[in-house]
Amino acid sequence: MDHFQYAIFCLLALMRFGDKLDEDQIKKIEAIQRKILLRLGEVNVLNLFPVLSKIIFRKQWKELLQLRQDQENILIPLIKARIEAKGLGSESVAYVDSLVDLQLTDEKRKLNMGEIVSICAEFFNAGTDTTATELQWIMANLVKFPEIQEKVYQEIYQLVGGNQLGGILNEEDMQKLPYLKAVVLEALRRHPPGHFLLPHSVSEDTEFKGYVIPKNANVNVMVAELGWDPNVWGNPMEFKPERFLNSSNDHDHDEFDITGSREIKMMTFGAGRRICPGYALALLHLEYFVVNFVWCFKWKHVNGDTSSIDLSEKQKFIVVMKNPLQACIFPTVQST
Ligand code: HEM
Repeated sequence: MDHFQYAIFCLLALMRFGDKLDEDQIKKIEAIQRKILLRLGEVNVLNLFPVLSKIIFRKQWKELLQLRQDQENILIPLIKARIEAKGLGSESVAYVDSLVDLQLTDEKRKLNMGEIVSICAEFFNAGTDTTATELQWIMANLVKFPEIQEKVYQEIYQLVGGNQLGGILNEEDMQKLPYLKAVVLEALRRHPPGHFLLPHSVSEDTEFKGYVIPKNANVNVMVAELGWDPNVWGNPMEFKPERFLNSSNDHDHDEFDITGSREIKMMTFGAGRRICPGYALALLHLEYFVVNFVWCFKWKHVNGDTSSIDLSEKQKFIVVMKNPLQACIFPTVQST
C-alpha cells in the first residue's frame, strides 16, 4: 500500500508543480500532510466555539498553527520555484500556474500565497489516499480472481499484441479497453473508499419522497449502500466487471455515466454540483496504473492461495482493506 500511495503522491506532486520532486521532498510533503490530517481529526472540537476553544485548548491550537507553518515552509518554496520557472519560459503545465493566474472576479483580486498552499494541500489530501486505496482494492480483486486479471491482460494483448513489447500503455490505448474500464468501475461500486459523501444540507425546507428535510439539516448520503442495492444490481456483493459492459441501451451514451447526470445508480464520487472535482483524474490514474501493472507483471498472492485474500473492510479516514494485499509480481513475457 505504501508503494501505491507513494506513486500516486509523486504523480500529484508532478501535476501540481510541473517538475519531478526528489524522494526527500516528496517524503517531507507527505509527512506534513499526514500529520495535519491526523491532527485535524483529533481537534474537531476546536471548530465548535473557535474563540473559546483558542483559550481552553491553547496547546492544541499552538501545535496546529506550527503544523500549518511547517506546511507553508515546505510548499511555498515549491510554489515560488514554479512561478520562477514559468517566468523563465518553462513549457510544462502545472496546476499551480492556474492558481497563480486565477482572478477572483467578485473580489477583484488574485489568490494569496496562503490560499494557494491550502488549495494545493486539499488536492493532495483528497486525491492521494482515495486513489491509492481504490488501486489496492482493484489489485486485490485481480489477485483473488486470476481469471479477471487474465481477461484484462488478454484485452490489452488483443489491442497492442507484440507491438508494444515491454512498453508502457498510454492514455490513448486506455480508451480502447472497455473491460479495463469495467474492472475499475466495478471496484468503485463494490469498494467505494468513502461509504458516505461529505455532509450536505438543504438551503430551504425540502420534500423528498414524502419526507420533509428541514432547512440546514445534515444530509448524509450512503454511498456504499447505493452501489450495493439489490434492486439495481444483481448479486451486488459479487465482483463482476461484466455488468458494466454495454451497460446502457442508449447507443448515444455507450459509457456508464459515473456522474449520475442521466441516472443515479451509484455515487462513489457524489453527483451534481458538489461532485468530486477530481473524478475524471482519478479514473484516468486508476486505469493507467492498472493497465500497466497487468501488462508488465503477473500478480499473485504471496502464498499462492487466492482464497486467503481477505476483502474485509476497515474504517479509517476512508474504508481500507482490513488485511492489506500482499502480492508478488512476476514480469510478463512482454517485458522481458
Ligand atoms: C478514487 C478516487 C476518489 C474518490 C472515490 C473520490 C470521492 C470523492 C467524494 C465522494 C467527494 C465528496 C462529494 C460530495 O460530498 O458530494 C469528493 C470530494 C472532493 N474530491 Fe474526490 N475522490 C477521489 C479522488 C480525488 C482526486 C484525485 C482529487 C484531486 C486531485 C479529488 C479532489 C476532491 C476535492 C477537492 C473534493 C472536495 C470538493 C468540494 O468541497 O466540493 N478527489 N471526492
